[in-house]
Amino acid sequence: MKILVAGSGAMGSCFGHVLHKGGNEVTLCDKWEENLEAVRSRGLIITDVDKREESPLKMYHPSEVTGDFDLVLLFAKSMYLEDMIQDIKHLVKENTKVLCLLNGLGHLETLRKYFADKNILMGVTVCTAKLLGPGDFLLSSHSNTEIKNIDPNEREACEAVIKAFNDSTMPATYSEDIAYSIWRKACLNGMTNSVCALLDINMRMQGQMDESKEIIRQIISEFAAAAALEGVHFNVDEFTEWGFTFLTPAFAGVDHYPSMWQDLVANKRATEIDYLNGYVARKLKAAGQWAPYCELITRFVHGKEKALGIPYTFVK
Ligand SMILES: NC(=O)C1=CN([C@@H]2O[C@H](COP(=O)(O)OP(=O)(O)OC[C@H]3O[C@@H](n4cnc5c(N)ncnc54)[C@H](OP(=O)(O)O)[C@@H]3O)[C@@H](O)[C@H]2O)C=CC1
Ligand SMILES: CC(C)(CO)C(=O)C(=O)O
Repeated sequence: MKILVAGSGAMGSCFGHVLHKGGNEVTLCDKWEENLEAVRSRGLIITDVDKREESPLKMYHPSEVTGDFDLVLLFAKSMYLEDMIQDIKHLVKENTKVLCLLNGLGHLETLRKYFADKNILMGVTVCTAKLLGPGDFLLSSHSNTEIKNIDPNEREACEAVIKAFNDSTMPATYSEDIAYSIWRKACLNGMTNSVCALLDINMRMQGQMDESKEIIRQIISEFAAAAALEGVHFNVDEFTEWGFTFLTPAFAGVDHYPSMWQDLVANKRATEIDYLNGYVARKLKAAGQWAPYCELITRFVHGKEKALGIPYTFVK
C-alpha cells in the first residue's frame, strides 16, 4: 500500500516506520523545521519498543510531496489538523483513503469540510509514542488501533487498511461503532492527560491518588452528557473502570506520562485541551448546561500555557 503520513512527529514517524517494515511504501511529511533538518542530515531514528533502529524513510515538507497514495495517515496535533489538511488535500484522489487517528473530538466535522465520506476512515489508537528529539522517536507499544469507514459502502477498503496494519505488526480491528470508540478514547485522555499535565504526575501516580476515582467519575459524567447530545451513550461507571485500567503499572509501567504532560511540561508546547475537556465544556455550554470540572481544567491548562509563554489558540 502507498501511504503518506501527514504529521510525522512521534506517532506519525513511528507508525510510518513500522508500516514500512511491513512492506508498505511510506512517505513522511511534516512542517517542523528541526525535525525535517534532523532527518535530512542524519536520518530518522526510531526506537521500536526496545530496539533502536535507523529508518531509511525520508521526510519532506508537505509542499514537496507529489504522487498518488492509497492512504493518507493524519497525525498532526488537533489544533494543526486543518492546516495540515489544507497542505495535503490535493494529494487525496478519487480512491485515496484518509485515516484520522488523532486524539480528541470534532475531527470528523473538520475532515468533512475537505473530503467526501467515501474517502474518510476514522479511528483511535492506544499505541503510545514519545518524542526523544527532532527525528528521534520512541514507539512504546504496539497496542490496538480501531478503524471504521464513514461511508458504509467502503468497508472492503477499510478492511484492506486494517490488514496492512496487522501485516506490519500494528494490531488493528474493525470498529462497529467508531463514534463510541472515539468518545471512549476521549474520556481516557480527558481524565488522565490534563490531570497529569496540571499536577505534573505520571499515570501510575494518578491511579494511586485517593481522590482520583471521584475526580475521574465527575469528568467522565460530563463527557457522557456531551456525548449524549451527539447521540452517543455510554455507562459512566463502566468507562471509569475501563479508564482506571490504564492507570495501573500493567499499562502505564512505572513512569508513563501522557502526551499532554509531554507537550505542556516536558516540551512547553500548546496542548490539545480544546479538543478534549474544552470540547465537552463548549458543547454543554451551548446546550445550556454546565461542565464544572472540564471548564475549570480547560482554564487551568490554558492558564499554564499562558504562564509559560506558549502561543496557543483558545477555541471558543
Ligand atoms: N504520543 C502518544 O502517545 C499518542 C498521541 N496520540 C495523538 O496523535 C496525534 C499526534 O501526536 P504526537 O505524534 O504525539 O505529536 P508530536 O508533537 O510528536 O507531533 C505532532 C506534530 O507536532 C509538531 N511538533 C512536534 N514537536 C515539535 C516541536 N518541538 N516544535 C514545533 N513543532 C513540533 C510537528 O509538526 P508541525 O510542525 O507540522 O505541527 C509534528 O508533526 C495527536 O492527536 C495525539 O493526541 C494518540 C495516541 C497516543
Ligand atoms: C497514553 C494515552 C493512551 C492515554 O492518555 C494517550 O492517548 C496519550 O498519552 O495521549
